[in-house]
Amino acid sequence: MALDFESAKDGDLTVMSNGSPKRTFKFDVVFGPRQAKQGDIFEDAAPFATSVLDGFNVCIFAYGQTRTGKTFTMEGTEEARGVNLIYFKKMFDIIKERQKLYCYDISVSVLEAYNEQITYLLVVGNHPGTAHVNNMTEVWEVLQTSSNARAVSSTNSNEHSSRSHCERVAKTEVHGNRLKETQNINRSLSALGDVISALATKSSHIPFRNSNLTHLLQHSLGAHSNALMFVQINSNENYLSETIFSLNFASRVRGIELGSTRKQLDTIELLRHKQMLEKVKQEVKLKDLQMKKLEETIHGLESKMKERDNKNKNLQEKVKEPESQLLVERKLARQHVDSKIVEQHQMKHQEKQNNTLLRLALASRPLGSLKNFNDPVNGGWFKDQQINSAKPLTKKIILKPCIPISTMETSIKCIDHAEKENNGDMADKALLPKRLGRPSICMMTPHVPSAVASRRNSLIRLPSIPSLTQFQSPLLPKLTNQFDQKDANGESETNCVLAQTHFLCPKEVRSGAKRIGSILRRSLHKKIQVKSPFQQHMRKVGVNVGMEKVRVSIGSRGDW
Ligand SMILES: Nc1ncnc2c1ncn2[C@@H]1O[C@H](COP(=O)(O)OP(=O)(O)OP(=O)(O)O)[C@@H](O)[C@H]1O
Repeated sequence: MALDFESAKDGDLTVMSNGSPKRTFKFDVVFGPRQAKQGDIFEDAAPFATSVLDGFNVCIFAYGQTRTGKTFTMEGTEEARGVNLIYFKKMFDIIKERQKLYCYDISVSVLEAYNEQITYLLVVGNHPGTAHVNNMTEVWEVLQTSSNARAVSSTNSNEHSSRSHCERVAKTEVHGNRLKETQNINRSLSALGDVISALATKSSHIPFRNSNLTHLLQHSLGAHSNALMFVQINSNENYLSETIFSLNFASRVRGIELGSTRKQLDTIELLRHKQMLEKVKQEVKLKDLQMKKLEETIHGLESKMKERDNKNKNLQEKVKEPESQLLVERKLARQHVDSKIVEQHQMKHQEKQNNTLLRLALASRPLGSLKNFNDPVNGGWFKDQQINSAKPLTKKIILKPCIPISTMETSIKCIDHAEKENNGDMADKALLPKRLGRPSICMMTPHVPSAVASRRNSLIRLPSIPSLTQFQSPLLPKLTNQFDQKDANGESETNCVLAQTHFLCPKEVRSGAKRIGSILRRSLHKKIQVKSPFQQHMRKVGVNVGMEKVRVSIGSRGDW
């Protein structure tokens, strides 16, 4: 019997007996003796490098009798690197391709299952187990260290054989401890065979704990794991039985389905989700930037609002002071206006009194005595006259027409003819037209009689000098309310300031009175506008403040 490697195609390996095929084993790939290089073998192992970087457990192991090339296949030599080194190189290449998306941390552990004992061949510090590697140089150093630590003992078949290899006890002629060692190796391999068989039949119980080796490989041979097994056989016909045993074991392992196809799809889906996650992260980052800009904008607006509020507060504080000043100025302005009005009234009153006194003096002295009018030493008028200020200057006044007036006095009481006729009390009153009109005012020397009233009946001497308060202007009703007073008998008494030298022609009196009334209305009925400094200031800044108006109505309410 022999193996027909020449006709091995598509993973079919046929056992020939006497020139005819006796049994055919089906595998994924069959590499004949001296036909394949290390790189060719690794091509089938390359996809597993991608799987492990996608997060799956991967188990690659070599199975076969001693001296069949397990160590050579997995580790190789310096000139021809084995699967492990090529596998690591493939992983680092993929990591470089994914460095923008992922960050990997690669660590290496080397264990030896010997005599049913697990020994860590790598020692890092005082802790055995794991070495972190970043490149192929570091991986090579780690594997060299573990290789040197391997428990290697000589056997008759292969003095450098590792004890993880399968041996036929009878052929190797081992004894004592070496026999015990060989039995343990076979136990581990048998337990591995049982686990493989249970996985192949999808048994509910997988006996991973029957040996340390299967216990160690539990996560690599379980569900959702990828496993690659190299079966090493010796083409020598002397080892044909061992070769058939290994081929049967490999056939059982090949029948195990770990669901690699579904996991590949999961890997694609995982990548798609990772890409979506990256896209969402970018969008979130963009949104964060926009939010940050909006927050900055809001912060700027808030700052401006605060600044405006502060300005408004400052303006309000500035306005408070002028407002209080305005109130004070209003009071002062009113007081000023009132004082001015009173002052004007007093001045007019004083002027009126002076004029009245002058007229009285002129009227009561003969013409020849005018020279001593203001001479109190040489018999002036005031010296001889007894002034009765308490007695009002009233009583009846008789004005005859066509008598020129010689004074500026404007207080004239007119008596209507009809009223005189209907009223007996007024019989003695002078007949004058109701409306005097514009009086012809001429400044002339007063016609002063040389004697007192006894010589001319038309002139009525004033009984006495009126009090000062009775000569206030009749144009100021409030201040001159003494005028038009009625006596106790209810008779109207006319406060007349006309001197006895006042004589009016009715026509002239009418026109003159009308003219005087017009002039006095315009001059006395005036409006006084007072502008305070604050108002002037507010007008300059564009604020319209109500004008302080003081209207002084001084007008005639009597008949003219
Ligand atoms: N494909 C190969 N090409 C060239 N040399 C090989 C090949 N396979 C194995 N050898 C050589 O055969 C010898 C034995 O191989 P190796 O040590 O790898 O066998 P093994 O299965 O690991 O042995 P053991 O189980 O006893 O450790 C080595 O010298 C190795 O170089």
